[in-house]
Parts: sequence; structure tokens; C-alpha cells
Amino acid sequence: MTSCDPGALTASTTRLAPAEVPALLRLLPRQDPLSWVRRGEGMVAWGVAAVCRTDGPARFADAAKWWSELVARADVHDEVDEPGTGLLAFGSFAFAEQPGDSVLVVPRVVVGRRGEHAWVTTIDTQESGPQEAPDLAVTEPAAAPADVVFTDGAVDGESWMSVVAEGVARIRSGALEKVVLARDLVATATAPIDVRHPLSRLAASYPMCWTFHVDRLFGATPEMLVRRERGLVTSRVLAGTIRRTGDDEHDLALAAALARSSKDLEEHEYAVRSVADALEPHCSSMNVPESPFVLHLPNVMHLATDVAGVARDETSALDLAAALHPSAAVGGTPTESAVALIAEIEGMDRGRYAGPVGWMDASGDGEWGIALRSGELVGDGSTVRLFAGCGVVGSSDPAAELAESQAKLIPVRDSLAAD
Ligand SMILES: C=C(O[C@H]1C=CC=C(C(=O)O)[C@@H]1O)C(=O)O
Repeated sequence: MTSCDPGALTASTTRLAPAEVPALLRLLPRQDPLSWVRRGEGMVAWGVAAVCRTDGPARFADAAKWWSELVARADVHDEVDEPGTGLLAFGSFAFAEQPGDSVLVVPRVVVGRRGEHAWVTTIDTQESGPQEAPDLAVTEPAAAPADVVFTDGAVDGESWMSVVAEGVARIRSGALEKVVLARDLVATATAPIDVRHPLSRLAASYPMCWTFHVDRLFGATPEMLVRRERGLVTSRVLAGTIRRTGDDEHDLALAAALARSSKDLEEHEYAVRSVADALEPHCSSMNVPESPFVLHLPNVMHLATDVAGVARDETSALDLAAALHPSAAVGGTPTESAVALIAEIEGMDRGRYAGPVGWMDASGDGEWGIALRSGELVGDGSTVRLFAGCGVVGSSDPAAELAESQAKLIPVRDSLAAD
């Protein structure tokens, strides 16, 4: 673990009039922006008061310990007292134990909006001393990336179909039941990309998703691994996908076909089971619907199940995310065999793609989505790795999975296009 020691932090949350707060993403400066926004609500933040980087099997536990020590020493003044107010950290965790780095960032300024509440939090270190009241004026719109060219990532499409075929063969041999296999695509621009451009495009086109950015990983995820809010625990499980055609009537017929597809229902059931089993020890009561609904996104439709439970103990949102990761929406069933097979045949470092991404506050409340429909800025920031993965079961067809992965790449791909 590497971290700076910021000493005792001071966090001050002040109430704002919601009508006076501009669209959250429009407040972000170019330097160190953070985002967690859905349907205009959520939080944006900037600056760095403290940061902690972890890796390996203890990446969640090390981050949780660092956070609880920071919280214990902090001085907090909070006149709003809602989930997300007071001291706050954004985070993004590696999918695998190795390789991959995970990060928690405590920003200097947070602006949030939630229902009838809006607020600004400033966070100061002993060294920095108190900061001036932050400027909450909208910033200039970010420029679109210049001349973006897309090339194959670690594995080209043809070879990736062989990877999927190998996954299917292993499943048919009885080695496991489901594995989620992913691929990447590389986008290269002629100059460093201002991440605020793809963020605003994603939020506008995918308002039902959580538009996030943490330490160069950005995207718009439709999947909530776990939310903990004042004792209520919820999770939105997605698995099972069909591409949309753009013709509403045809898409409705496809949605009905998805809801009946035994291949997709099987994929979905593994994912729901993995989440319900991992949450059970932490919940005194749970509601796990028997059949999924169809979630309509602009590019694809998914089988979706909303799981809810009442927290049995004080387990924090981050500890719950650690217990749930990797769910069978991104790993497979059984988890251990699937994760080993991914490392063996996928041929790609997932980094923080498909890991938990989100935020938590000092009370242990928080939201951790799964970093899907995402891209990671690399090098000098003019290159992005885009990711997409597909659940594979015994009846999966490699060509159909490749087409599905292409549809899942559309959100980030389009977000890099010129206006
Ligand atoms: C792994 C991804 O999607 C997961 C979430 C929803 C549907 C999925 C599927 O149908 O395969 C995947 O399990 C991805 O988008 O990269």
C-alpha cells in the first residue's frame, strides 16, 4: 500500500439551494475531476486532500483500514447529514488480485445533489489549512478529442472468438458453469483527452447509468454492485443481454425474446445467486425477486434483478463490495474456477475494468457500481483502453458474443466522438 499521510483532515459541509446549483458535471475543472452522477443527481469533486493506493488480495481490506483511520482522526462539520455529505472518498478497485492497482481519493471539494438536498463539502489538510469558498460557476465546455483512431487491443476480434470457444469447451467439459470473458479496444487521439468531454456525453446519452470518473477510469455503468444507505442494502444485478436495433417495435419483440431466452436466464441466475449468497450473511432479511425484468438502455437490453436487504450489522459499503466482488456478472460460477480461467485464457490485463467503482462516506454508507462500459486513460492521456465483456455459458456462440461485446463498447466509443 502507498499513501500520503495527510494528518487530521477537516471536512465542512454547507447546504446549498438546489435551484442555484448548476448541472453537476458542468462544475468540474480539468484538473483532478471526480464524478458519480445519475439523472443529474450524485456528486462531482475535484482536488486531492489524500490518496491511498493498494493492490493484491488485501486491496479492499488495506483501503478500508486506511479510510477508518482517516475518519477516526478527522474533524467534521456537516449541516446536511445525508449519505454522501461530510468526509467522502471516491474509489476504484482492480478486478484481479494481480495485476492491477486500486485507489481511494479524498477530494478537496465535493458538490452533491440528492432529492431536495444540495451541498458543498470542503476538505482541508493540516498542511493546506482552510481553503477559500470554492467557485461554483460553470466551466467552459471541454473540447472533443481530436482525430480519434480505434485499433485492436490485446486480442483481436477473431482471436477473441477462439477465447470464447475455449471458455465454452471448458464449461461443456464440466470444469465450471459460467465465465465472463472480456476484450479491449484502443482509442488514440492526437492530444491528451479532456475526460470531461466523454463524461458529459455519457451522462447525456445514458442518464439511467452512473457516470463515473476516478483516477483516469471513466464510464457509464448500468450495474450497481452494492449500495448501503442507512441500514438498507440494495444491488442491481445485470446479466443476459440483447442488442437494440433502433426500431422500437422490433426492440420490444427482442425484449420479450430476452426474457424467455434460456441461455440468458441461465447466465442471469448465476449472477443473482452469487450476489444473494454473498449478501446473505450481512442481511437480517432479503428480497430476491424470482424473475428478472428487462432493463432498456440505448444500445442494449439486459435481464435485471434488484436485490434488497436490511443490514444485520455495521458492515460498510466497501466491505460489502469486497464480499460481493467478483459477482458472476463479471467473474463466473464457481467464482474461483472462473477467475482462474479468465487469467489463463483472456489474454488481457483488466486493470480496474469490472472492479468496484464509487464512493463512501464516514458513516460507512456508499455506492459501489461495477466499472462496466468504461475506458481507462493511459500514458499521456491521448490513449484510452475501452473494455467490454460477455457472460459465457455452455450454449454460447462466439460470433454472437463478439457482436454483443461490440454493442457494449458503443457508449465509450461514441463518447469520444466529435460533437
Ligand atoms: C461484463 C459486462 O457486462 C456484464 C453486465 C451485464 C450483462 C452481461 C452479459 O450479458 O454478459 C455481463 O455479465 C460488460 O459490459 O463488460
